Amino acid sequence: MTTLNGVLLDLATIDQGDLDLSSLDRVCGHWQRHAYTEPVDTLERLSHAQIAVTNKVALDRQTLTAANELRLVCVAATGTNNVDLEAARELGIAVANVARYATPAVVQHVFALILALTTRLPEYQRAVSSGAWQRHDRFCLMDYPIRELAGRTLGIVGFGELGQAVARVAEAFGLQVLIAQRPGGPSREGRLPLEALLPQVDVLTLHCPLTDTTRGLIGARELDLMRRDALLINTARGGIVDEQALAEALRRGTLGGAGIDVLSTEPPRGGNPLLAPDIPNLIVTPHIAWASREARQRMVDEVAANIEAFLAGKDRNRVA
Ligand SMILES: NC(=O)c1ccc[n+]([C@@H]2O[C@H](COP(=O)([O-])OP(=O)(O)OC[C@H]3O[C@@H](n4cnc5c(N)ncnc54)[C@H](O)[C@@H]3O)[C@@H](O)[C@H]2O)c1
Ligand SMILES: O=C(O)[C@H](O)CO
Repeated sequence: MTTLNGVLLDLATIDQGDLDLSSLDRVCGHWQRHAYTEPVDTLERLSHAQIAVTNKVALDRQTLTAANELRLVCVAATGTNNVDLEAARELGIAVANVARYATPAVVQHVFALILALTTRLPEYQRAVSSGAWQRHDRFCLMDYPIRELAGRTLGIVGFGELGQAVARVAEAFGLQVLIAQRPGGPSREGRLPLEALLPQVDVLTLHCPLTDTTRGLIGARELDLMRRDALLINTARGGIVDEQALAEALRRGTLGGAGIDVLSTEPPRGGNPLLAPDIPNLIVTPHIAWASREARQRMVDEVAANIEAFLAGKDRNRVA
């Protein structure tokens, strides 16, 4: 039995009391469990820990530098933008993320958003709940134009685990798939620079990480390049999109709609341009694309496997 101390900084963002946490108990002798950790408490909670598990608690350079005993940070997510990876590398603190745990959940969420927007589900649901259908003089109320996906084009930015899984389902819907070339990355056959891809797509879906390069990747200029009836789907990270520019494009009608699962600040306590009630054809969900029970259980078991590998001196899902 190991004598390492572990700290779970934001367990309530992972477990709703519905998960089996025994894999974590097997790999670390002593866990300090916290439902949430506010920034003011982070350092104190890390002070005696050799292993920290964080979903969204930010671990910046200052915090990592002061956490003298820390040897391993396990990010309980694929996105690692809440941890200063460069600082961790310099300080010799290993960081591991969880890859591929949420693919079915995220893919179904991406298509839930695309399908809801193309079939105008929110508007038709409101028409029924407000009594508009009941008052109608014909059998079918069709006030909102419905479109088909078959024969249209889907653009994907970020062709990793999630981008590729979305592409497979897209093909089953009869969508043609175009892939954005990674700036500065190797040019590959069939991939297009973003600015060449944008005017060609009916739906653009984002699956790249949030990094210094992708922050603000989809701004006013990129939105202007898109078709007036195109849809933007963002289940990646809020900071990849200029939210003010997106709100304006939807209001002006220069973009057809958007399905957004992630915002630049979460929770959006200080408000967000995309939460204004007057924006048409916009669906915002509270960062839940990943959150099926099955995916959360896989995540816990993957975090445990990362810790076990680290203790055995092996690299597993290491990002720093
Ligand atoms: N909303 C959610 O619940 C949820 C769940 C899981 C993951 N995510 C987000 O989705 C992201 C992607 O997850 P994944 O599992 O597919 O990761 P991944 O690492 O398998 O794939 C990311 C891909 O993006 C590419 N990329 C990076 N920068 C790019 C750029 N500028 N242009 C084009 N491509 C670029 C990379 O080369 C890689 O192929 C995560 O980083 C995370 O932020 C969100
Ligand atoms: O990156 C991820 O795994 C999801 O956004 C959940 O945190």
